[in-house]
Amino acid sequence: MNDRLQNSMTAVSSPFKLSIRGLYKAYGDAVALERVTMDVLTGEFVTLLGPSGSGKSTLLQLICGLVPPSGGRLFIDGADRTQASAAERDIGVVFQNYALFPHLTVGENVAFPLRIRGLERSVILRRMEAALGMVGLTGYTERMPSELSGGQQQRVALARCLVYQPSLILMDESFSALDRNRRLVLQDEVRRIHRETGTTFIFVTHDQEEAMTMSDRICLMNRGRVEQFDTPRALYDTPRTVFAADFIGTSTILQGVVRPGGRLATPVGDLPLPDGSSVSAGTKGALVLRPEHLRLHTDDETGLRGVVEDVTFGGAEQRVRFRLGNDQKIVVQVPATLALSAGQAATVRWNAGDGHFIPDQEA
Ligand SMILES: Nc1ncnc2c1ncn2[C@@H]1O[C@H](COP(=O)(O)OP(=O)(O)OP(=O)(O)O)[C@@H](O)[C@H]1O
Repeated sequence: MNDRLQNSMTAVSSPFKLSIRGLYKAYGDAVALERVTMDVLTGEFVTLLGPSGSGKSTLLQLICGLVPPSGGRLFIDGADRTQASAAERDIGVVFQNYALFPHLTVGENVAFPLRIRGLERSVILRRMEAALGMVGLTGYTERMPSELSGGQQQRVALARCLVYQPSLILMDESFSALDRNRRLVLQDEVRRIHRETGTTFIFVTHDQEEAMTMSDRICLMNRGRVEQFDTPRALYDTPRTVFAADFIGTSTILQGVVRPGGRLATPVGDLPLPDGSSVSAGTKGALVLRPEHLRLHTDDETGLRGVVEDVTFGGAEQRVRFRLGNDQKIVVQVPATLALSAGQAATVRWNAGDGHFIPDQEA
């Protein structure tokens, strides 16, 4: 059986839009991306999240074929596309710097991918208008890019991508230049477009809130590796590493060692292990507590004692930075009705069994 036939047969059976096997990239001695293996389901919204330099853009560039890998393989719809050029992959890409053609109108920009594909004029017009409608820019056809706000330019860039109906769209830090309100509106719109079109999206951001609200799954990256690839809830509730616990949401991380009898010896005292953690005595690791697990009491001596450092108003709830005896800082969320001030002594408690235990990983 020839390769093409084999590929097209696998394509029919694959539930994955994208499969990556041991893909890596080195620039000379510097490894930008360690061997990555992952699968993205057809129709999924996946976000690559991580700090600066963690390899997000490198992975995206390898997926869209702008940069050749140093090793590994990449499959689209089950077919090996490792050697395919960017054009052959038929992936839509929206970059951070909108990259619109400044001398073309909005309509001409959006129509461009169809013009180079040689489609009929009436079809181009209809699809261009539909794409602009989808991103909320009906009536903007004759405007020049310079007459648009940053958010509108980003919408045009997205419309120019949607217009040729790629089945996979990559977006790299697309909203990072926008103010918060515009960002939120565009996040909603992209989610709606994702729902309506069923297109697979791979989105890159270093903003964990953006990743949490938008994604079906998040691929958390750190130093060129995939730290954890999971749903937002699983990343929040059951982070597999201290890095993940720290990067996603606010957490109190208490390092310690499990004692015979099953309590965790930490610098702030012996603490109960979370429910369901089956770890043997001598295991080192970290107890992760989220602000909503913790309760602050000003009229009761039971619990860990400390001092309120700082109170931030946040609507119905206030966030309290709290310092324990050994200088361990924690963040607690309390109702806005609880009167608290900096310097006040208090105790903090949580339900025995709450939280999540992360055993130390072998390096
Ligand atoms: N063309 C290149 N030549 C050499 N090193 C590179 C090149 N591109 C990226 N790198 C290195 O690879 C690593 C990963 O970079 P990458 O741009 O993928 O990270 P990132 O997570 O996208 O970061 P950011 O959020 O800052 O864009 C970095 O250490 C970077 O310096």
